[in-house]
Amino acid sequence: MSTVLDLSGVTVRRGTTTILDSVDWRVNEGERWIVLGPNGAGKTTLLQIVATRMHPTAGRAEVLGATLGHTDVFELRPRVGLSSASLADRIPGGETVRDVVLTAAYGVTGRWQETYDDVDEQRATDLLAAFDVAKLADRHYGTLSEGERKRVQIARALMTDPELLLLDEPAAGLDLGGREELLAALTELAAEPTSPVLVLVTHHVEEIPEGFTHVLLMGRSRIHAAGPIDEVLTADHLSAAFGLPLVVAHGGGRWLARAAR
Ligand SMILES: Nc1ncnc2c1ncn2[C@@H]1O[C@H](COP(=O)(O)OP(=O)(O)OP(=O)(O)O)[C@@H](O)[C@H]1O
Repeated sequence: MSTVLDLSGVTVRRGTTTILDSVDWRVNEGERWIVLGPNGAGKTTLLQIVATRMHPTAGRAEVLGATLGHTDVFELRPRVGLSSASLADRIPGGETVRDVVLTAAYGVTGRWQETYDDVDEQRATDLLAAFDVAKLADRHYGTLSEGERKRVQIARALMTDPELLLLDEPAAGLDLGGREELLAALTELAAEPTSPVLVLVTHHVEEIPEGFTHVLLMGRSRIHAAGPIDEVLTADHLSAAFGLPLVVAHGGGRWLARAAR
């Protein structure tokens, strides 16, 4: 089984603040990971490292076999799909939905004078269909609902056929219907053997789609526990990481957590 991510002693400091403290994490081909933890734990910073957008202050981060600091990140980035709020903010509202997905082939967020092959056009069309937004292809991105935008963002992140797909809080801001539609799409993605390795960041166990296999549970700037989902999503681990007594339930492939009474 080949290693997709291998982090060893990864530390990120800004001024006197240690945002990540000696993080070790290994992800193998075929795995689907959840990164879970409270506000400010360092989840987004960790994702920035594995997305090759940030280098560690200390330690070693290997992404798809390349060590950050010793590789051309611009060659590596098309192999890593990323969907995050900060990337989404850069998408022009006047861009058509089709072009939002298509322009990922060049790693840009606004169509200018690039030319696209038929195969690119077809892939964008197929991805929009896979995320049930094909009928919106000619609409302006700025006119979509938040749930529709989230599905377009994930379709965009898959445009370069990445080996690793990173999703930073994909269900944030969605209503119940929007969340469930998104989770259904992610459940399908997780079940597909040809899908990339998936890493999904969330605060909520209720937002974990079926089919995810592993969890990295973060406490403040450190890993609290990491491993197979059944071993990590226990009341003891979650209570310690979130700092309050919690009970956890699991059924129908989904998870639920609430304060213990
Ligand atoms: N450039 C920076 N300088 C100083 N502190 C920073 C910097 N960037 C992030 N932090 C701090 O590091 C901590 C971790 O931030 P990060 O965004 O990675 O956490 P998170 O787990 O994703 O949080 P949330 O769930 O609230 O989005 C936070 O306390 C944040 O304020």
